[in-house]
Amino acid sequence: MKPVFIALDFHNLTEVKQFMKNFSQTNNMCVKVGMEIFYSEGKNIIEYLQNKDINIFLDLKLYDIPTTVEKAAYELGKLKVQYITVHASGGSKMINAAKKGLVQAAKDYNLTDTTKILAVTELTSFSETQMQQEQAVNKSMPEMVTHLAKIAYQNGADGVICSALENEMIHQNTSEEFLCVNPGIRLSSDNNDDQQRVVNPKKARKLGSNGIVVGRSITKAEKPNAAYKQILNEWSSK
Ligand SMILES: O=c1ccn([C@@H]2O[C@H](COP(=O)(O)O)[C@@H](O)[C@H]2O)c(=O)[nH]1
Repeated sequence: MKPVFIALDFHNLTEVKQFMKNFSQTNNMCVKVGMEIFYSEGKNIIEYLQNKDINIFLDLKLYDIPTTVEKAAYELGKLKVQYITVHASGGSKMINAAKKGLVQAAKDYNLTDTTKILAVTELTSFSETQMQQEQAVNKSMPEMVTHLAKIAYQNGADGVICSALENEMIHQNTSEEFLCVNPGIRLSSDNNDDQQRVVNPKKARKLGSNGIVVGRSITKAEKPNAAYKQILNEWSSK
């Protein structure tokens, strides 16, 4: 099944452990570890989740000169997580460097699976107007996101992070196998919070999503397990 990544946006491991108590079965679950929890707990959070056979998408959004990103990606590759993220706007050389770092880590540590790269296009918290004004971009949002996705595709990324609204255009301009993973997911009854390009799980699936990322709709729900089940149901319904 295509993954639903729960974004573990918590302050510390104690909070994560408390949250995990909501689920009777956690093996093969998919989660996203972001900056907040990784900066707080570092490798501890990775070890805790791997001991539970949970699949990890480590979302640190690397963005720096190519040499630095290559070395950082090498270190992250050693953690044996399934995915990491880089900013596509870091450019072709930077994305290639991230790939090189991950491939080298897999080689040096005899890893059977190389960590995959997802390149962040335009954050789902950005609207088209904000992008055009603040980044001085003269394109529509789908055009700009597809432009960045093509750079990522041509330079070793395995997929992108984008809104589900851009999936079709990206798949048409790259490959059907190129992963479009979508945050900015909300149930119809939810608050959008700081997200601008929002889609519900069912529509994301229809738009060709290869995986969704859901944070607050589950983590802040009164009954997280029920919210997770509702999202899985919507996600898998035709
Ligand atoms: O464009 C992006 C890239 C990453 N994110 C991350 O996804 C989750 C979304 O959380 P919600 O609570 O479901 O809004 C969060 O960890 C972001 O860092 C994103 O939203 N948009």
